[in-house]
Amino acid sequence: MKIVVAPDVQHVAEAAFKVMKNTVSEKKDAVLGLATGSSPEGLYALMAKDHSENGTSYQDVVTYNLDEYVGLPQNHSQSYYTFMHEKLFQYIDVKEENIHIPCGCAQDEEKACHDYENMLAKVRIDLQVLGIGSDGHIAFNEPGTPFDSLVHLVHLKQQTIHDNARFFDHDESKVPTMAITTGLADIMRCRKIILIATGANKAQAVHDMVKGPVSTSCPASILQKHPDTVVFLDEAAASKL
Ligand SMILES: N[C@@H]1[C@@H](O)[C@H](O)[C@@H](COP(=O)(O)O)O[C@@H]1O
Repeated sequence: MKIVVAPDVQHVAEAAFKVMKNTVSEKKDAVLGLATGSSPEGLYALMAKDHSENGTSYQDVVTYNLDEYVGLPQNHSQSYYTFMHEKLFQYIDVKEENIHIPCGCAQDEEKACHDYENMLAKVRIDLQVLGIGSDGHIAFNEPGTPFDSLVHLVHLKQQTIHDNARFFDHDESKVPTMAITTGLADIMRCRKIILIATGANKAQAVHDMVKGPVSTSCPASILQKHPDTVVFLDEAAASKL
């Protein structure tokens, strides 16, 4: 696990963007794993700017998102489908048919998990973008999730509901209680991983991920065993290392 500490959020985004740009420049049909949340927003803004100014193309790129809330309609303002289109997809030339996001509104949720896993099993993600929850979760793999987990349904922990309430008028009762998420084994299969974390509220989780034992109590700690993970931090997120 390589650690890169940058002075602020913008420099973190720029450092992560360099890896993204290298990936899609070297491999036009790169398979990207994408994350939601505030952490990758700066990266996505730079991808959009670079596409508009330099014409970097995503025409043959295929994307797979990590997770989605269960029960929110696709067009809900806080669905991860909406997030990805608003923050990134509308600004680049990725083809709609090459975008994959777990379906949070399926009648049969177990089948939706199985179908997404089957799709993932057919590809190998070249570059996976990750954030980290303040409880050490990656995607929606909450503490206690087995390291061999595949795509599955999850009951969100109270801390995650509390953290994510800021996107739902600060009202915890509006935050969905369940999500569909790719598993830790799916994430570990990706060729390269970049994890972005900024802000003091991530410092403990970052410490546990980097310095703690590899333990399901901090799901992100499994990344210590991944052969090519780079963690991009601002000084606040790195303050406990
Ligand atoms: N499911 C997402 C994660 O993929 C994300 O990494 C994390 C951190 O979010 P943020 O970047 O907004 O702090 O929380 C959410 O719950």
